[in-house]
Amino acid sequence: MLVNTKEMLTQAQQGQYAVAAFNVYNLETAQAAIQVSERAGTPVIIALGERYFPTVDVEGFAAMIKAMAEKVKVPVSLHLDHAYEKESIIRAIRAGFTSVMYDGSKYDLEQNILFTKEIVEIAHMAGVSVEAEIGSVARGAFSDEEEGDGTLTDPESAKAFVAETNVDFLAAAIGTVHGMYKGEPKIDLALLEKIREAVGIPLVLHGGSGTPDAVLKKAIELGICKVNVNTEVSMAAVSYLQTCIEKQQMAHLSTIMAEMQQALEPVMTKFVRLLSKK
Ligand SMILES: O=C(O)C[C@@H](O)[C@H](O)C(=O)COP(=O)(O)O
Ligand SMILES: [Zn+2]
Repeated sequence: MLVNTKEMLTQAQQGQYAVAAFNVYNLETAQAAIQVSERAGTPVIIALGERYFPTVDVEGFAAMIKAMAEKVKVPVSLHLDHAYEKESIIRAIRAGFTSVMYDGSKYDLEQNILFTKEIVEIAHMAGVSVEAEIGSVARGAFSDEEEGDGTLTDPESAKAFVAETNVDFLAAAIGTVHGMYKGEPKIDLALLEKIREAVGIPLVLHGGSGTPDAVLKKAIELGICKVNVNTEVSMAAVSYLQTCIEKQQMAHLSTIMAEMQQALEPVMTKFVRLLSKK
């Protein structure tokens, strides 16, 4: 069943676990995310980034996820990831997304508050929950996400931001990166603890890929309730496709797509198990 992401994350916060938010691009990635979660008995967030709007039938995509969600027992939510434009957010809300991320991280605190507040008012009127970001997540390897400058989240600013915007969950920049780490990950868990104490709402970790398991577990103990995962899943799928090309087999597309889906399921399963276990 399709549920509001806030409900899902409030339960995660109370139960001290996190929900995986998988970025999906097509039928196979969405099916894999929902099927591995159903098998593991864990809730799941299906995320679509605003930057894919030009090439995706957003309304058709939302209807597809809603139909898939109705067939499983685990809660599924549909999330708009990293949106910068109000128009995209309104489009997602109309299409039936159950949460949206407004990414105003490139603005100064005052402007970010102003823009985020407006989005929260619009989304809440429609019963849709909102994620926002302060500080900025840098980009590592194999990601095509926008480059962030890596500024860490200041707990006092986070406190003011949450109080003023009434946002439902907050992406905290604590040193994780979008994509794979180029060197040793330097993740500031002490800072995460301070942010959690300052804000009280569920926190989101962007840049799940490549983040060491032990760090993820500790981050969940310290308030992370949603972990975004993209690059590791993409790498598993692309690596399968590369192997197909190298073998130079003229396989049918239906076989390739089914096998690609199977190839990314172990990565997704690793995350859902890791995040849901205490
Ligand atoms: O790349 C995208 O379009 C979405 C990602 O930014 C997502 O929000 C995320 O944080 C995933 O991080 P990754 O697993 O390190 O790619
Ligand atoms: Zn992200």
